Amino acid sequence: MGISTGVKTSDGASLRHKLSKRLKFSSGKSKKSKEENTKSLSREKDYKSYKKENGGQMNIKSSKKDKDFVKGREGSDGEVRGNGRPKPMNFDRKRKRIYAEQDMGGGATIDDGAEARNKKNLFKKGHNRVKCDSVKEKSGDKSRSIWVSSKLKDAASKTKNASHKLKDAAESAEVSNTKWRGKVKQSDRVDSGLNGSLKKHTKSNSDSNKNLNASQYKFPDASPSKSFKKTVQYKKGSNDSEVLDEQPKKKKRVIRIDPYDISNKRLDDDLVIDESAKEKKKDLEKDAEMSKNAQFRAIQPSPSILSFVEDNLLGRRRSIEIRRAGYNIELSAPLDNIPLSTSSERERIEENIFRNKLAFFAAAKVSSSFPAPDLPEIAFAGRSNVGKSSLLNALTRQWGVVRTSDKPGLTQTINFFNLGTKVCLVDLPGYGFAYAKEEVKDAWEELVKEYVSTRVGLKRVCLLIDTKWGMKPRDHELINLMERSQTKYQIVLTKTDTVFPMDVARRAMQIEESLKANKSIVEPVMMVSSKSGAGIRSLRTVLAKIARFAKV
Ligand SMILES: Nc1nc2c(ncn2[C@@H]2O[C@H](COP(=O)(O)OP(=O)(O)OP(=O)(O)O)[C@@H](O)[C@H]2O)c(=O)[nH]1
Ligand SMILES: [Mg+2]
Repeated sequence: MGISTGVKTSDGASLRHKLSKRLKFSSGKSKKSKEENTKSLSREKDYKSYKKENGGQMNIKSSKKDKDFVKGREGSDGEVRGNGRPKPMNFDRKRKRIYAEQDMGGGATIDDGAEARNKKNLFKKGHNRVKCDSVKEKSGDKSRSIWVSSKLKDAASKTKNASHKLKDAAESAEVSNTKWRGKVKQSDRVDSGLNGSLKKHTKSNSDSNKNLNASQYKFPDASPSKSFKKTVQYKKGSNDSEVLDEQPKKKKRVIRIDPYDISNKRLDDDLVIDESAKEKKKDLEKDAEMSKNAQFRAIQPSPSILSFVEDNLLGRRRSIEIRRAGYNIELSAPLDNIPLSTSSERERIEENIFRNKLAFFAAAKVSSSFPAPDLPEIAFAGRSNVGKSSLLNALTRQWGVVRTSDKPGLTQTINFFNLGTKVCLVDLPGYGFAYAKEEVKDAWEELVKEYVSTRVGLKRVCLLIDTKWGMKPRDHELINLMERSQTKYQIVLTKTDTVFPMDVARRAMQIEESLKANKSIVEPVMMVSSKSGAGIRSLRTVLAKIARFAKV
């Protein structure tokens, strides 16, 4: 054998020999393989001569053996080794497996002389090749595949045990399939790595097997479980998520608190205190209201007021009642016009002065910007949203000349409107509640007070009071001011259509009684509704007299 003779030579010669041997070995064909080829050729010759000797008459068994022999020779060069005699394939495989198992286990080898050693050496090297080839060539061979898979199965079972989370059989089967595929590929890699290590090292088979085992865990490329681990991890992760999904979800207890349910509250709880305090406050307020309402209902209106309310259809009325009285409810402010009238034109207004066009000509935020007092002025004052601007439109029957809004505080300046050439109507900003800053509202109030107390040519102030709510402290303030400044003022109840007729009369009576002692007040209290038009004609008549006789 080339290897053994090479070792026995002297140092220099052995080095050269080793070098040449290595070069030959790395070139892919060793001296040994050449000898093997020669041997196999001689064996083929022997076989042919043997065939001739038997006269080509071979029994089925021998022919099968021969076929196996030929097949084995023609196949991998690791299949047939030894004494040159053709051997049955199965026997040879069995023996090789025994050797392989012994070598893999690192146990004792069979030593049957030089031939046996040669066999063993050949097998050792051949085993690795066989294993490599077996995977490459016999991937379709089930028996060989099982041999490979048993190892892989061990590794797989280890990993499987480590995973601990593969649950059902179907999933594990799926995972093992993945492992299997990964392992077959991995075994190719391991074997190729092993062949490479054989080229580099001249260690024993047991060492190489150790390397094999070690390489499975040391080198990431050669590690059979890298991709497999990944697969397992992936599966594991997916299983985890599945497991989590499968776990019965804890239902969150949603406690809905009823804010009005105080059955579970302690008596000293804030909520109870608040609630009870609120209730007490409400009761007190209710009592006060009751007393006010009772006082109000106790008012007995004068016969003149009652007849005025009934004649002008003041208060909340049903439409059928208005229709029966002969008014056309299709018109705006129908009660303002003459009975059975179909026209809303201002030409039908009984007072000529109010037939004139209403024309805006000045607005003042401060007293210095007041226009010159050329005409007698009639001003409309009152709290915000009481209906001042609406009344101007209703009196002149010119809807939209003066802007109105349901939002308190729309009119923020003193607006001057000429009604023809004889009189000027002045729309004042409201006081009291309004969507404006306190300082702004104070400024409006001061402006109004200044206007009503100092304005030359101001002949009448119509102080508008909401029929529903009556007089408020701010109204009293302005009345006191006008009393001091001797400005003539007349109370006009607005929005009479929002309350019952009797309440309209009561409110009028209440105000008359409360302001009886005042000197600057002009009686009677007027009652109007810009919406229904009730009482507008009466107010026109009163105001037309002022315009007719007033002089600046
Ligand atoms: N039901 C009813 N609503 C009225 C009457 N007069 C006015 N209104 C409504 O009351 C609201 C306020 O009317 P305005 O004329 O703007 O009141 P204002 O006093 O000028 O308000 P400010 O300019 O903010 O001071 C509007 O939505 C009107 O439609 C009425 O006689 N009856
Ligand atoms: Mg207004």
